[in-house]
Amino acid sequence: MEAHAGANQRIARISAHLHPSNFQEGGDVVIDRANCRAKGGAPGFKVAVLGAAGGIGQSLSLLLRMNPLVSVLHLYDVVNTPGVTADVSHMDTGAVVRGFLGQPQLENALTGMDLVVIPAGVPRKPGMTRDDLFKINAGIVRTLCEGIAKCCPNAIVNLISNPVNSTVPIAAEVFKKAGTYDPKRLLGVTALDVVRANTFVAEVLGVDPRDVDVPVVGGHAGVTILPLLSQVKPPSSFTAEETEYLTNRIQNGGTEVVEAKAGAGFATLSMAYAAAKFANSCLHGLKGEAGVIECAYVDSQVTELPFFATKVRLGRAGAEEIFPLGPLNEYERIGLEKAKRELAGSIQKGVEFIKK
Ligand SMILES: NC(=O)c1ccc[n+]([C@@H]2O[C@H](COP(=O)([O-])OP(=O)(O)OC[C@H]3O[C@@H](n4cnc5c(N)ncnc54)[C@H](O)[C@@H]3O)[C@@H](O)[C@H]2O)c1
Ligand SMILES: O=C(O)C[C@H](O)C(=O)O
Repeated sequence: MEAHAGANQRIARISAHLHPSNFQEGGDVVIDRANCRAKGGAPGFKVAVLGAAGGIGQSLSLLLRMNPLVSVLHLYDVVNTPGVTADVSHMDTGAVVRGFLGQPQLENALTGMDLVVIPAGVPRKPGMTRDDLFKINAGIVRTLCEGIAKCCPNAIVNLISNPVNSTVPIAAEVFKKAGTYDPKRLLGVTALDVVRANTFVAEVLGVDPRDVDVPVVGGHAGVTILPLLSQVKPPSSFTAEETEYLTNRIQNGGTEVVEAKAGAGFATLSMAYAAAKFANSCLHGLKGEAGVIECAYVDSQVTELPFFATKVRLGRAGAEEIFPLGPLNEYERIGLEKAKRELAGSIQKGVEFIKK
């Protein structure tokens, strides 16, 4: 009889926690195994997704919940987190999932996190450039980074929100202002450019994309996306036409998806895949594994610019080593100059947004 009553109480507690009204009351923990008989929660890292209810955020949350290195997954957005959290929480994988809705719950979403992934913000529509998103996304990134500086200053940050070439300098300035800036921990996510480059190069070479590794340096917009085809692994040579075709396609991969979706969207699925892959590498680095290498847009001295994407080695402290560009051919040297000219303005714009 008593056991029965106990079980009923447990069930009532779980049901109460699952009720969407919990999100409106400032209570943060919504779907949590703490109320269940088996506590679950494998050892691992605590990861937050900010913008979790969006096109990228939902698929990314799904993929992160499948990652055995993630023990706690916090899903934060200004809309729709109750539904996304409920949905993702039904997956029979290890991580505890908690949802957070709206600015008053941002601090609870961030407290104690090891890794914060940010796909929050507006995406572009056909005809727009990534820079057209600056006005709205700059403010969103500032607010979220202020929260990170306050609640989890030691977390690794993966910044996806566009224009990445400017939002990363914005984040850096916010952290500098707060006195928490550690350049190794702030990573602009350019992984989608690498994923695209591997795919398109593999198509041309007629090989499996999983066997291809293309370094993509510079930034994440148009000519700032610079694939180094002379450094492709396995070593391959390309005709001038192939080089031109591949470089253009990699630089315009985002536009290709925006146009194909014809106003109904932008790259969300491939981005979620790329972000999950990149986050996984960050977690392997945090674990202390050796030889974890990815391209990322970081605080850098590889060129005269303060931020630049190159290969980095990920470790417990974040981007622990930043690799030089390596030998470039003439085509890449010209591309590099173009990339740097555009990047300089985007970086300046981001810095001024916080300093003004
Ligand atoms: N780095 C890259 O390679 C890359 C690739 C694809 C898209 N993006 C960028 O990622 C961003 C998101 O794209 P999407 O397709 O998921 O857009 P989306 O509109 O589908 O989702 C964005 C989400 O952000 C949320 N959001 C808005 N303001 C917020 C705030 N203040 N706090 C928390 N969440 C907030 C929205 O509610 C929405 O759920 C865009 O800026 C897009 O350009 C970057
Ligand atoms: O192109 C966009 O606006 C989204 C993203 O940056 C991409 O590369 O797909």
